[in-house]
Amino acid sequence: AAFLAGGTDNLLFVTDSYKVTHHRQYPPNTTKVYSYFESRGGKFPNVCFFGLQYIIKRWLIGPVITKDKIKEAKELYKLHFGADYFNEHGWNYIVEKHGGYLPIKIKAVPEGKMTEITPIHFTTVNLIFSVLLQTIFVQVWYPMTVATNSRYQKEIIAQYLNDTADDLSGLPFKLHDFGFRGASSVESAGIGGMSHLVNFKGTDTIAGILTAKNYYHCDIAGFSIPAAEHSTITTWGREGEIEAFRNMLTQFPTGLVAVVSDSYNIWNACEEVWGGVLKDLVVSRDGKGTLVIRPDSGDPATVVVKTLNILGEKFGFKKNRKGFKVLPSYLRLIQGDGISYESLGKILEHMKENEWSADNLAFGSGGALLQRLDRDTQKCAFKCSFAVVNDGNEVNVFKEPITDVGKKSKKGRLSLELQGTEYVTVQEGKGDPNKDQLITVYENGHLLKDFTFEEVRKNAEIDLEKQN
Ligand SMILES: O=C1OCCC/C1=C\Nc1ccccc1
Repeated sequence: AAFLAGGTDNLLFVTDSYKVTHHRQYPPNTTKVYSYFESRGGKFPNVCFFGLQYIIKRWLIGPVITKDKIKEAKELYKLHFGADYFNEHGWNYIVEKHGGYLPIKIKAVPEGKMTEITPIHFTTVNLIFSVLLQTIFVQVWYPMTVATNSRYQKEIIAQYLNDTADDLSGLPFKLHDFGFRGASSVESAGIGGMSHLVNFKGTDTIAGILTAKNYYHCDIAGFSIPAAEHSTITTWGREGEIEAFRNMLTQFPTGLVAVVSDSYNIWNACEEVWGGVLKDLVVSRDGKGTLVIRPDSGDPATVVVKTLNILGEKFGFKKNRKGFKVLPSYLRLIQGDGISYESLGKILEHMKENEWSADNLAFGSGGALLQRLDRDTQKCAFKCSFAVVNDGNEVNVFKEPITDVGKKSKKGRLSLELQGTEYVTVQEGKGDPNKDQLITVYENGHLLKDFTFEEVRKNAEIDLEKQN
């Protein structure tokens, strides 16, 4: 029933309608259709390949086709098309000859690996019956694009830590996922939240932790801390903001605690409350925990630096080995408003210009992290490049639209080879099988390579991490 809430557990429905009719459109006696997935370009020059394993485990493992599902599909497609186009015979063959296991082979780039955009990322060999299953393969665009966008933010933050902090130890917690509510569904929050966790360890998107646990063997992929929201402050009344803040410090006397402080006047909150009435309570946290003050409005770069300057005045600061200012360890900031790949560099640069170390600040990101992306962000496409038609005749297949050379597709059987440090796609079956960087992850209903999240994170490490 959980699946049926708007969804299905019948794989034969997880497709674009037109694919249900495609088995009749290939040349006579086409037996195999060989296709590949690629990012043809887009916002980022490289992509972190991630998330295919989720799709495989969610839909393709074991005897996923049954007589009942075929019957159910036949009935619905009869209504949907107003005619009997569904390939009942073909799917019965899968049950009778293959026991419901899918005769599909998938070879892919190892999960977490960064590659240039244009090489292929995975190939699939479908028997003609299963071309309707290709739709879900393309949905790998989402985890891949979230992981890539998150990673490019990690590179920016790592650079500023490298320039202004003593070490990179804070990096895993520098970009916190605030995106659950802004995601399009619990499932997509889970997939996107998990994809962010390939690069970081801070999240409020519980669905992401569960998806990493269920699909990549990770007991706990992300962490969070006690944090206020405006309602837990404003319900005390404007005059009660001080008591609301005091309550946060007493309810959570040790460890990190985050308090959103811009409900009325963040300057007053920092000067007169955190740095005034409650100052001793804040200072007494030293060695026991950290108060994380959260602005949540105004121009981020301006507000962050002005807040740091006020707190520096009130609580003092030290200069680290790189000559940048760091607040006492019991005091930090988190900026969760207006954060994206485009904005976080500006904030860190403004801090650096004002001699504040990146150590002082963490970011939270929601919509930009999990939702403000689409299949065009990295121009992800899935195309056929080879087939076996007319009873065994092997043909290379391609498109080359006169109206858009950018949409030209790759030809023949493909392999991915490392030339130096660069991934290159070798076309038309000319690749050396021993050099193929694609690994067979799935065949005939069985998962042949089961990545752990630890392996994925290792594959996804940025250079600055490898050096340290
Ligand atoms: O503001 C928010 O909106 C969306 C969900 C999370 C959230 C804040 N959480 C948080 C966690 C750790 C430190 C600080 C804040």
